[in-house]
Amino acid sequence: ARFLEGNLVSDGLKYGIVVGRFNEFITSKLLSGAIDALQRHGVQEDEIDVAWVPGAFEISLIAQKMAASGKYDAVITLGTVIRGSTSHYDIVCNEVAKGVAAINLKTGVPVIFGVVTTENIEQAIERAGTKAGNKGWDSALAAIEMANLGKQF
Ligand SMILES: O=c1[nH]c(NC[C@H](O)[C@H](O)[C@H](O)CO)c([N+](=O)[O-])c(=O)[nH]1
Repeated sequence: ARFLEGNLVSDGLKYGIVVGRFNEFITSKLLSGAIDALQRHGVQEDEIDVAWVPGAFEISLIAQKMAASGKYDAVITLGTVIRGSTSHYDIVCNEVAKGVAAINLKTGVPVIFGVVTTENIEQAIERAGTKAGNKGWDSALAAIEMANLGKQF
């Protein structure tokens, strides 16, 4: 059997990052974690574009524009939706997840879902560089792997 796998070496690959400003205390940490992961795997400064949007709901549109531009080998979406402070939590989360998933299939460009969705602020902090790691870092590694894997088909 032939096993196909994307490695974690980024050579000449370009990345777009869309990050929501809502809960910026958390999302800024996700962004720095993602950029750190990319750069420590060989990605150059000029191979990363970052776009800020007001909140998670706006992520899909800009992720779509980035993916459709053909300029990026992968797009990383970052945001934080906290149920405690979101009356329409399920709607926002579901729409963002559905929107991001659809862009993958529509454009063929890997678009990584790095939107933290938690019950409370504590859990969000845990996923932004404390005891549950950094979801931005994890999303960046998924982007490198998917960009490399995609080139094998
Ligand atoms: O990114 C978020 N956006 C949120 N709302 C804003 C939304 O993403 C849009 O920016 C807004 O509805 C304007 O379109 C949130 N809450 O409502 O709490 C949230 O927790 N996280």
